[in-house]
Amino acid sequence: MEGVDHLAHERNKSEFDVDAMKIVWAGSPHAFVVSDRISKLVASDPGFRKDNRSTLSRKELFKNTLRKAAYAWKTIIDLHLSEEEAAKLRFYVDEPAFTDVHWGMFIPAIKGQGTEEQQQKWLPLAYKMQIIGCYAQTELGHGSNVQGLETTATFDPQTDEFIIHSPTLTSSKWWPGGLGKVATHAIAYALLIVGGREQGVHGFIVQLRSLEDHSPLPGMTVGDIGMKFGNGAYNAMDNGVLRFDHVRIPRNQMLMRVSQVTCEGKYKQSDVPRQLVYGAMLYVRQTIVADASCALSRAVCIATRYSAVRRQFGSQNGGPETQVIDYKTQQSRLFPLLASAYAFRFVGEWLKWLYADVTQRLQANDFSTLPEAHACTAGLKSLTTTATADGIEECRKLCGGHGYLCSSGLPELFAVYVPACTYEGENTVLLLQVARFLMKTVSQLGSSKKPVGTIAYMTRVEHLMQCRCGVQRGFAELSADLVEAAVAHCQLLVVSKFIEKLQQEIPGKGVKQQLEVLCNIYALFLLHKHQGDFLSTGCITPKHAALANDELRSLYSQVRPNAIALVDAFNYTDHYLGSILGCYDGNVYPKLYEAAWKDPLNESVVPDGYHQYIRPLLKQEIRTARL
Ligand SMILES: CCCCCCCCCCCCCCCCCC(=O)SCCNC(=O)CCNC(=O)[C@H](O)C(C)(C)COP(=O)(O)OP(=O)(O)OC[C@H]1O[C@@H](n2cnc3c(N)ncnc32)[C@H](O)[C@@H]1OP(=O)(O)O
Ligand SMILES: Cc1cc2nc3c(=O)[nH]c(=O)nc-3n(C[C@H](O)[C@H](O)[C@H](O)COP(=O)(O)OP(=O)(O)OC[C@H]3O[C@@H](n4cnc5c(N)ncnc54)[C@H](O)[C@@H]3O)c2cc1C
Repeated sequence: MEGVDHLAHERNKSEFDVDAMKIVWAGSPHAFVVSDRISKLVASDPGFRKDNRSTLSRKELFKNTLRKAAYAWKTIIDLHLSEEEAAKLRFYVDEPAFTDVHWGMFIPAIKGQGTEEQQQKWLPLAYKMQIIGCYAQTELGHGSNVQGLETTATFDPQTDEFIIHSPTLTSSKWWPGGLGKVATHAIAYALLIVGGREQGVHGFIVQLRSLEDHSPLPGMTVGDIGMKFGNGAYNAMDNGVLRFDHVRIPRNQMLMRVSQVTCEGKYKQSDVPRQLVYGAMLYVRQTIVADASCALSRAVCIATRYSAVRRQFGSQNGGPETQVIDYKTQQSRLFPLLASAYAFRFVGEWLKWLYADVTQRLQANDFSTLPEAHACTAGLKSLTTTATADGIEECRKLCGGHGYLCSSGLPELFAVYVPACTYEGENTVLLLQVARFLMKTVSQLGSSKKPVGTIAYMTRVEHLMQCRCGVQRGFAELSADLVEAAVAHCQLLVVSKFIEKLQQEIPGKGVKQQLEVLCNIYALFLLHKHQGDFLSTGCITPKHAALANDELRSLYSQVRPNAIALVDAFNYTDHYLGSILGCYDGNVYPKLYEAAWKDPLNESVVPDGYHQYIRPLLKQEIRTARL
């Protein structure tokens, strides 16, 4: 029935002020108003329709993405949207596109690594989209090992230029989003060679394509790297391949905040640490953590609403069957994910603060917190993306068979999301960075350098001081264990930031109580999942483990009446969710039935190919049977 809210009885059960929770989720009343307005604007504009995405061919999909990006830009200009509103609009358009990398990496790289002069020249062009940029770091042969990149940038003092060159097949740039077909410029990373000496990897602004007819400039071979995982999904993005054949660029197109090359061919290093070359990655990893809560909450919203609609077994005297959300097994899989979505939201908020703080310090030439910021962004990026990718897949399973339909929204969400475990730092490689930071801290425990901030707790763990290991080749040999320690450290961060959030004043009837329940679920679920580690290290007793499990069951019962309201608090439009199973009114079955008939395969009753393949087959069978 059109217009009836099939989940109204669920919404009536809730014990807290959903509108107040929406503000907590958004981060502030202002953020809520902006997000609410822009999401509705996108949802109501047919120009941003996306329900046919999975049926388009790659070429159609790509062209449609170009159209949407141009239309989004026109909307931003016509409505005079602020930077914040424009970012929200791109978010709710919900399609991977070259614009993500232009705004998310190209511009931040120039801001972080460019001199003031370079910023003044390039940023206005980029802000107006008069140039479109990509971030060309990874090569066919090397992604994680940035120092292993093979592209060279050799300074030629005669012409005051750099010669950018790809000396081997494996030095071809490979993967950069937007590079394949769209970008006019790249920040290309290359090994700097000055006066015959190698000076490490640096970033260079390189024009790729003509601003008149979009043809590649001389010396560039550029194209798309081909289809990626999942139909639709990330294939809207033109990840590219690029080879340089002795391409010349002016000297002032090397990003020179960290180090400079003079016209005489002298290499000079500023006071700022070399690690700032990696600054753009710090920024993007922080935004990826914030995005993890969006992707996970989206999947959880779909699975929770559908679990309240779906009924299987348990009918008493001809009455309705049991809602699957009432099964304890369903709750024990779903509610920890709901709690994780909130936990990641709050740790993402905190990380944003940490990033703003370190940026401010860097501007004042205070580099003391950079290692900690690197460890936090790298570790939390790894932890939250792994948990979110796994969580989306679990939500698909929680929706049974219908979760496998594209119209559930979950297959595409998974396909789009899962590369987050690889890009911007492969997740295990990033955990090794955290482990290295932790080991460095442990090795300094006896010294006058006291650990502060997120590692201050280490001074309280006395046995760390006595830690000695007899294994040869220490770090490498124990790296699998060290990665586990890094995960545990990051989990501690997530839990402690959730607890800190609860120490703040949180207005709204019952809001704080709901968040306390979710926080306890998050922490106790971890304890339950890793009880073997806790028991074997003597941190808890078997009695504690049993108590934690009992408590979890009780917490799930407390969440149950509030589950639908807790996902309503994400304030997602049906357009953004892109899921029949997760639609707000819960009217799932008629919508699923209707959608099936819209599939291109159902355009004719007898399929194309019948006369060519099915009929001859059937006739042959008849003949065989008669013989
Ligand atoms: C349903 C539809 C839905 C639609 C949704 C639509 C939205 C979706 C769209 C999403 C778009 C997202 C776009 C994604 C773009 C991906 C872009 C990339 O991947 S770009 C490519 C990304 N590529 C990668 O991420 C590559 C990963 N690899 C790396 O980052 C590095 O090579 C390394 C860190 C692993 C090693 O570094 P290396 O130098 O070899 O070795 P060392 O270990 O010796 O480190 C030396 C010192 O540096 C320190 N330090 C290190 N890093 C940092 C840092 N960032 N800062 C500060 N410091 C740092 C480190 O601590 C150490 O310090 P110390 O101990 O000496 O004091
Ligand atoms: C969708 C997508 C978009 C991308 N966009 C961009 C972009 O815009 N710009 C760009 O420059 N790049 C981009 N990339 C590339 C991406 O950043 C790299 O793929 C990523 O950094 C991983 O590097 P890799 O491919 O070299 O993996 P590898 O390092 O080859 O990983 C392979 C395996 O080796 C393991 N491994 C590697 N090193 C170690 C080690 N030291 N110790 C233990 N194990 C190790 C890893 O854990 C992994 O299991 C993108 C990638 C994808 C998938």
